[in-house]
Amino acid sequence: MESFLTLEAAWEETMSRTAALGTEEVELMDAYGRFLGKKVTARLPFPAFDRSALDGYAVRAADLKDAPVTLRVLEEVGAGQVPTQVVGTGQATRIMTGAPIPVGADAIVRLEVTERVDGSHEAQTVPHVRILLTVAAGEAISRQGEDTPAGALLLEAGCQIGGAELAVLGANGVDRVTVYRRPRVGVIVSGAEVRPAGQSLEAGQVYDSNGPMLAGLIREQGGHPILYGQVGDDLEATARLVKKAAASCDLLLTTGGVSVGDYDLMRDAYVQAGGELLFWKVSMRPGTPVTYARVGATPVFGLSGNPAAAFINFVLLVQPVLRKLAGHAQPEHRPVKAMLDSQIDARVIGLDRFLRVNLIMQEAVLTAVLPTHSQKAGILTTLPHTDALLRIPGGTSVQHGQLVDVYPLQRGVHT
Ligand SMILES: Nc1nc2c(c(=O)[nH]1)N[C@H]1C(S)=C(S)[C@@H](COP(=O)(O)OP(=O)(O)OC[C@H]3O[C@@H](n4cnc5c(N)ncnc54)[C@H](O)[C@@H]3O)O[C@H]1N2
Ligand code: MOO
Repeated sequence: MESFLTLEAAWEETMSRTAALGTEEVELMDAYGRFLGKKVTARLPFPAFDRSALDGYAVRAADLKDAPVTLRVLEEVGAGQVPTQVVGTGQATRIMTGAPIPVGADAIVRLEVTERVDGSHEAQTVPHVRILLTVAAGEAISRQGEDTPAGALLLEAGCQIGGAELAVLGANGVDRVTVYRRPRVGVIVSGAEVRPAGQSLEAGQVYDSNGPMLAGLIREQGGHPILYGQVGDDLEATARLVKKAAASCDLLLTTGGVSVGDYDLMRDAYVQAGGELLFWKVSMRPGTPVTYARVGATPVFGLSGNPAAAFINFVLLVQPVLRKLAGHAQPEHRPVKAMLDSQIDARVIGLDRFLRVNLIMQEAVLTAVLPTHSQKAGILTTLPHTDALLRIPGGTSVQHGQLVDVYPLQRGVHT
């Protein structure tokens, strides 16, 4: 009877051997997609000064209690300008959105409820405004520090920097950011039948889909892919390339050659490259023959050659390791419960099965829908439409309407 490591044991083995890489400082605009290396606190209060939230007039609210009233206009203050006059009783300052509040004023009246006064004798020389409605004190004033006071925690270490985080950093005038180093992830594709795009195919050959797929998946998880091309079924050449790639990468992935066929030499190649085999075969289908080793200090995953199996190996096993190396605060998978819309029997295989599913909301319930297409490990056109992997524990069957664990795919696009 063959023995298979549980997925949980494989996570324990791989994650306990993984630590975040070191940090480096980059310019704000180069921080996109990276993971913050240390927490960022506010240098300044935000907003930095009391400012108007509307175009209108800065007034003393008490002056308006018998509105309509007419006030004398002292000056006009735009955003970026500084008021020079104190607003006294019976006075107002014309103000624009974002401009600092003049001393003496305690509310802003929106322009739409005011009328310029130019009929009276005095108004021909000194501008006046008629305010039609009352306002409460504090109306339309954004207070200094109301978003964040100086010293407040803005972003935690380990958060991924996207547009929202860049806004927070930008508002604080942060120009350089400490981020985790981007993991260098090597990819070696094996198989004498595998050809790169652009060449013509001979009988029995296939185009390489694993290399491009892994390059994309690595980038989606914040890594920097390094493609070492393709090796045939030659032990010496494979071992040499594995050794060379492992020496200059933080993580190495190979595809193919991990099953029991005559040409499945990847495990031997790791050993010949000086590596140590840590596990082979995990209780997961597709992707059962996945292999984990160390060559020097570099972790190496031997993924299945079958494209969908390699995809599922990557998502379930490589992704958490890559995210941990990249500094992600929450690298592990967090499965969610979904209701199953069909009946599936996995008892016969005894291994945990992972099915590509769509997630939809059905009567306010998250529901896993099984596409009609085949779930075979060599079928790959379903991948772009897959929302999540549904897990059926080995030896069980799941019924229509039952709650099941699904692992949503994390498909952020990064450069
Ligand atoms: N007797 C047994 N045979 C197989 C077993 C088994 O337990 N006993 N396991 C099967 C399972 S499950 C899988 S998965 C595959 C895994 O095989 P390998 O990881 O060794 O992969 P290969 O044999 O090299 O290739 C499998 C398949 O995928 C195609 N391929 C490979 N690389 C690429 C690539 N870069 N781009 C596109 N397609 C690729 C390759 O041509 C094969 O068709 O083993 C089963 N057999
Ligand atoms: O485990 Mo294999 O990946 O089923 O096809």
